[in-house]
Amino acid sequence: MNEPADLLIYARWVIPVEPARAVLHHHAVAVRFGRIAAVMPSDLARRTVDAARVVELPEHALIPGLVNLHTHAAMNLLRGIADDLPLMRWLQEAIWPAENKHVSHSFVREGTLLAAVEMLRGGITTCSDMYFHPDAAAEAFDLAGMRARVGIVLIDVPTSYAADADDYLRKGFAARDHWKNHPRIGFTVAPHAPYTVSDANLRRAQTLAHELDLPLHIHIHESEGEIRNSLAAHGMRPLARLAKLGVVADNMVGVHAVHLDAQEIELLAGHGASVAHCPTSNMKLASGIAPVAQLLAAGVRVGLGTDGAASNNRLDLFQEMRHAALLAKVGSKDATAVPAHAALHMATLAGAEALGLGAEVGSIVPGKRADLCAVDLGDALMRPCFDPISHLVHVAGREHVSHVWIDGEIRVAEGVALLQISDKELLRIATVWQTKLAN
Ligand SMILES: CSC[C@H]1O[C@@H](n2cnc3c(O)ncnc32)[C@H](O)[C@@H]1O
Ligand SMILES: [Zn+2]
Repeated sequence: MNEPADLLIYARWVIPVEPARAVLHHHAVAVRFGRIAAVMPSDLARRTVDAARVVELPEHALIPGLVNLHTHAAMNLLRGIADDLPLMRWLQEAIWPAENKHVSHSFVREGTLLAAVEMLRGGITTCSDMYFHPDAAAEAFDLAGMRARVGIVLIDVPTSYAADADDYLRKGFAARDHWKNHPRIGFTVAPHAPYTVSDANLRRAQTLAHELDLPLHIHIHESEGEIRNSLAAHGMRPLARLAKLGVVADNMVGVHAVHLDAQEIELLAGHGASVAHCPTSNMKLASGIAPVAQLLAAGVRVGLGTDGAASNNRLDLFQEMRHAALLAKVGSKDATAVPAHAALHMATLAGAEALGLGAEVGSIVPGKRADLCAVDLGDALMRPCFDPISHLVHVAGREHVSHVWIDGEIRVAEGVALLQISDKELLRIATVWQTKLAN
C-alpha cells in the first residue's frame, strides 16, 4: 500500500540546508500533519506516495522557510521617515520622537501586520521581533499565520507603553501567559541594549530568561560611540559588562556585534552565544562591518536579521544573504569568506538554532515542521543555472518567491499572500497611518 501524505511537493531542486551543500535534483517533499514526512526522488514519490494535494514546481528550488533573527516589525510604519543618519542621531533626533508621539497598541498591531505580510511574501516564515506592545505584535503575527518569537521588551525609559522596568516585564509576561502553548507564537526576553538598561535590569532579564528557558535578545556593540560611552560610564566595554553581569550565555542573541575584538569573539564562542548579523542596517547607518568571517571561524553561530524597516528599508532576507556574503568578503579582504551555502545556512538553520528552534524548523529534514519556501528560478534572465545555491544568494530576489508554507499550510501561492486580510485592507491601513504620521 502507498504512503499517505497531506501534501506532496515536487521540485527541480530541493535544498535541505542539512547537510550543508546538498542539492537534491528532482526530489519531492511529503508533508503529513504539518511536518515533513519524507524527502525522496520524484520518480519514487510518484510510485509510492498518495497525497491529498500535489504541487509541481518544475523550475523551482525548494528551501526551508527563512528565519529573520532580528526585526522591529511595527517599524514598517516608520519606513523612510529618516534616512542618511548615523545610529544615535537617527534614534535620538528622528525615531524616538516619532515613537513617543505615535506608538500605541493599534500602531504596533497594524505595523506588525504589514511587516508580517512583507516577510511572508519574501519567504520568511519565522522572525524574532523586539518592540513595544508585544501583545499587539503577537496578535498580528498570529493573524498573518506566521511563526514568531516576540520580545518581552525592557528599556529604562518610560513610554506610553510602560512606566518602568516592573511595568515592562509585567506587561510582557502577561502577553506570554496569554499565548502560552500556542503552536507558532513564543517569546524572548529582550532588553533593548547595554546603553539603555541598568546593571540590575540586565541581570534580572537574564535570570528570568534562564528560569523560563527563553532566548535573550539584545542589541550589542552596534556603533563605535556605544563602546566609547560604555568605557566612560562603566570603565569597560559593553560585552565585558554583560559578561560580568552573567548576560553572555548560550541563550543570548547579540544583535549587530559590529565592533568586536579577538577576545570578545572568543567570549561569545566560549559561551555558545549567537549573533544576529544585520548587514544592510549596518551599512545604511554606517555602523561598520561586522567581523562575520572571524565569528564563523571561531565557531560562533551567526544568523541574519533585517532590523526594522526604518533602517533597512526592506524586510528582505534575500538581500541580507547577498549583503552578508559581499560584506564579509570586503571586510576580510578574502573572496572565499561566506560562500553562498554559508549565507543560506545563516538565513535558515543558524537563525532557527539561535532561537532554540533548531529541532523544529530551519532545514528540510523528516520530522521537522513543514515551513517551506519555493523560489522560481525559471526566468530566462536567471539561466543558465549551474549552482542553485549560488543563484539563491547572488541572483534571485524575494520577487521570485512563488510559494510559502508554514506547518504545511499554504500562506503564499504563485507569489500571492493567502491571508485573512486582503491587500486592499492592508493598503487602507498603511494610508491611514501615513496621514497620521505626516501630521
Ligand atoms: C524598546 S523597543 C525597540 C527599540 O529599538 C529601536 N531600534 C530600532 N533599530 C535599532 C537599532 O539598530 N539599534 C538600536 N535600537 C534600535 C526602536 O526604534 C525601538 O525604540
Ligand atoms: Zn534593531
